[in-house]
Amino acid sequence: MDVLRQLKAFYFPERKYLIASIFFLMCATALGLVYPNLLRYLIDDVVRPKNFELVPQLALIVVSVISFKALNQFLHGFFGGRLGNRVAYRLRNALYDKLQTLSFQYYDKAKTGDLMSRLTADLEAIRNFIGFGFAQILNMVLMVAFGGAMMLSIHWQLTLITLITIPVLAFLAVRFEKRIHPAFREMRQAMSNLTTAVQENITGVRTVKSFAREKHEVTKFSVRNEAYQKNQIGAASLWAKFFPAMELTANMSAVILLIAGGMMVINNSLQLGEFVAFFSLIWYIIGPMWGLGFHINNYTQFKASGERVLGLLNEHIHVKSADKAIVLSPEDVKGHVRFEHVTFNYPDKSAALTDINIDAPAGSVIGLLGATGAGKSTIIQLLMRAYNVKQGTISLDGVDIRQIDVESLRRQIAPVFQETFLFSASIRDNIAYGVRDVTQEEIEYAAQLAKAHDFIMELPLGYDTVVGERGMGLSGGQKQRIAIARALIKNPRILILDDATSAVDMETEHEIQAGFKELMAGRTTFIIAHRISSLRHADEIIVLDKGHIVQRGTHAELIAMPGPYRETYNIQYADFPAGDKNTANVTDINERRRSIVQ
Ligand SMILES: Nc1ncnc2c1ncn2[C@@H]1O[C@H](COP(=O)(O)OP(=O)(O)OP(=O)(O)O)[C@@H](O)[C@H]1O
Repeated sequence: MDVLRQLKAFYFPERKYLIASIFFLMCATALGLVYPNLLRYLIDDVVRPKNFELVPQLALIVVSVISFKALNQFLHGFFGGRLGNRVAYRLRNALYDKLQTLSFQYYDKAKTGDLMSRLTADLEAIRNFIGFGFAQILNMVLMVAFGGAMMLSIHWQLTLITLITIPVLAFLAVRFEKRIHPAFREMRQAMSNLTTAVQENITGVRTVKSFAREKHEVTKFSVRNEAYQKNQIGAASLWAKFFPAMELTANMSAVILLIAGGMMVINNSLQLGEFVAFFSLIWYIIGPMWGLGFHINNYTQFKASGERVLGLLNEHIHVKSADKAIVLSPEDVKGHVRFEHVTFNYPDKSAALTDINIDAPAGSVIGLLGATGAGKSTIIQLLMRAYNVKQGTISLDGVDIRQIDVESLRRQIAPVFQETFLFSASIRDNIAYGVRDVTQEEIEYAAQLAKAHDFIMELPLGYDTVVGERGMGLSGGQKQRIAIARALIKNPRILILDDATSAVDMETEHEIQAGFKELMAGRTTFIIAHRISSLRHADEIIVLDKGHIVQRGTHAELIAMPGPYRETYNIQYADFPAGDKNTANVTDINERRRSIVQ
């Protein structure tokens, strides 16, 4: 019931459909109760007194009742369907909205397959129950109440004798519910594990095939498949025991009625017509009891699914805008970024950054260098408020970013990540992703700056080329260049290049950077790179090691002092004679490399 209460916001606005669906079902049920009475009338008032002239009239009434009942059943289905689908629609939208607001911290642990199964299979179970199951349970209660009342009005003693098995039926049903609910919960989880395995396998199919791990994947899948099968078999055997037990108990009522009622008819304390009507009415009570298992099944599936859907809806949002957060107006943002004594650790991990201080005046270029895992990307993640800083402060133009509306903060920043994600859409749409109302000229200009225009034009459909899921069909460097164009078109105050040119050759990287210079004049840029050539023009280069800043300064300053920067430089420029190193530029290096290869 708690699940039902918590989902109220989704079905309550559709209550007119709920009421209509219940009303028509009740009408259909009430009309069903006319049959036993017609039967009683037919036997006691028509057949026995031989009033056969009433038969056509009676037949006409039966046809009308049947037709009217069918119409009511249709309307119940119609409104029930509307209700279920509208509730599912609302829930689907709410879940999708929630997925957009959940923070990076949630996605660090989330499993795509599990989320997909919540949005599909679990929603389906909710749709079924809210649309039909709920009305049917109510109908069941009404059938029992109406049928019982009618039986009591005919012969109360016989009613009590006949319905002696009802408490047993109710007991069996409740016991069954207690055991089947955990089974369903496990089944839903097992299903989500299966979906996760399939989803990961399809996403990582290239890795699987390259490492010839198909057999391992098949085994991994069969283990989960077996777990799911076991859950299904467990639930099926519970059903297998429940149904015969229910049927046996329910039929006992019919047997008791035949004995007790038959004796009453023989003793003339009950009319034959009443006895036949009674026999017909008893199914009004036994029938729903029989269906109790089905309804319980429906309800428990709904409950298990509802818990999973609510679990997602109630998920904590780690990063959200404060009340009365400042909404930045782009024309006023200058882009002065400061990190002051920032120390940060990911949940359940040791510090990824310790006492970080950075002052990036508006328009400056900050280079970040360091071994893998040194904390470079974490600095960027914190600036974008992917995670909340608990120790120290990060400010933009003197305002703590925790006081700035998250969306408006992120609108000022355009990141290009090491791993490029492209949507399965046209190249044009991928480039224009972060902006609204953009012209083809602007798209092409950004692509030219990112050195992507030429290769796009060589594709048969040019900017209309639809890239496969995650950019399949393009090379790593081509994907990166599209991602750079996507960032540039946003015209941001702060540009972040997180190893953004790692997949393009040095010459292209140099050309792209020349384009940046033109566009980024007056904007703050953070460049994370492993190549010194990408950073050497930065206003300040920060060298990180295990989350600590170990060196900082300009290229010239850092090269002049012993330390990790000079070591990296020496390794990367090892091909050059000592005198050339300081003057070598990217083109020189490429030419030198080419001559070595030749
Ligand atoms: N989402 C995360 N959850 C938990 N720990 C993380 C997460 N991201 C990074 N870390 C950890 O934080 C530390 C710093 O990682 P970070 O990604 O900032 O390094 P990096 O310098 O950018 O490395 P690379 O050059 O390989 O990208 C590492 O120890 C890493 O394992």
